[in-house]
Amino acid sequence: MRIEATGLSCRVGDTLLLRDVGLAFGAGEMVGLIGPNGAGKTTLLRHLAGLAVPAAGTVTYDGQSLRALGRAKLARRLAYLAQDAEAQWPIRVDQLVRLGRLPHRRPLAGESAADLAAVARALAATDCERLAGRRLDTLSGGERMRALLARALAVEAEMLLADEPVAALDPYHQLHTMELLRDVAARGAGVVVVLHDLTLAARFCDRLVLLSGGRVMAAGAPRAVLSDDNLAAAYHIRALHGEAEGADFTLPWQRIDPA
Ligand SMILES: Nc1ncnc2c1ncn2[C@@H]1O[C@H](COP(=O)(O)OP(=O)(O)OP(=O)(O)O)[C@@H](O)[C@H]1O
Repeated sequence: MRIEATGLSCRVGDTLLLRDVGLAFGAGEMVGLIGPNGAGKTTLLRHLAGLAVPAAGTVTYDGQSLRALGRAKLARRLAYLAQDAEAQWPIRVDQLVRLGRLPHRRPLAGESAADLAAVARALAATDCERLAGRRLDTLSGGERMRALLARALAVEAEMLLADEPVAALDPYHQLHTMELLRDVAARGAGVVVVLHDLTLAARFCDRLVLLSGGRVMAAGAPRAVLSDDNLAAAYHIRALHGEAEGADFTLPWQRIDPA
């Protein structure tokens, strides 16, 4: 599925949270959405997921508006992992992940073998099998994030929008999750992932979009987007750049005094 945002603006009161954003996200690619705190990443992702109504501009899904496509169809085709997903319910992890199959089920119909297989795949892929019988509100922050990612993966959607899925994870599970998202893209789905870790963004994403102050400051190949000028302007930092094992890496190194 191709998601296209055109002239997208979002306003709260007098404040513009997104300003004239034009972007497209396609099948089979993994795009990292980066930018400093408050840049508008979550706001943009929510608009792409059809969860917010823009003040101006449009979001289309293979050329169709949400109204034309319908929420039920979008729920089968697009999975969204929220940044601060509510996790206080006393729901078991396996039950949570099974909720990911709801968009595929007919009203009152039971789970099919395909639903159960998708749930098993999502639990295994996120290293959550041993957590399946645990209650969500008893998990650690990182375990909870993996369980919520499993729910999103269980949708087996054409497009996955994930808001900071690695922020709470230990290094092993950060790498594991990034590899997992790459696998999702390799199997033909589109992935848009919000990241603060520029090292992971540079290494794993096909493309990066750098937001700052609600605008797209840069978009394209990671190396070009993570230029010294862009990092200084958007984050007020200097980074070290290098190459290891045939891949580029970027390591945030020093603050630059904004004055
Ligand atoms: N309902 C609202 N009322 C006022 N301001 C809002 C509202 N929702 C979001 N904002 C502001 O809009 C800006 C963008 O928020 P958003 O959550 O999209 O940023 P972000 O790039 O995802 O940030 P972070 O990296 O901190 O998660 C922030 O300054 C936030 O305070």
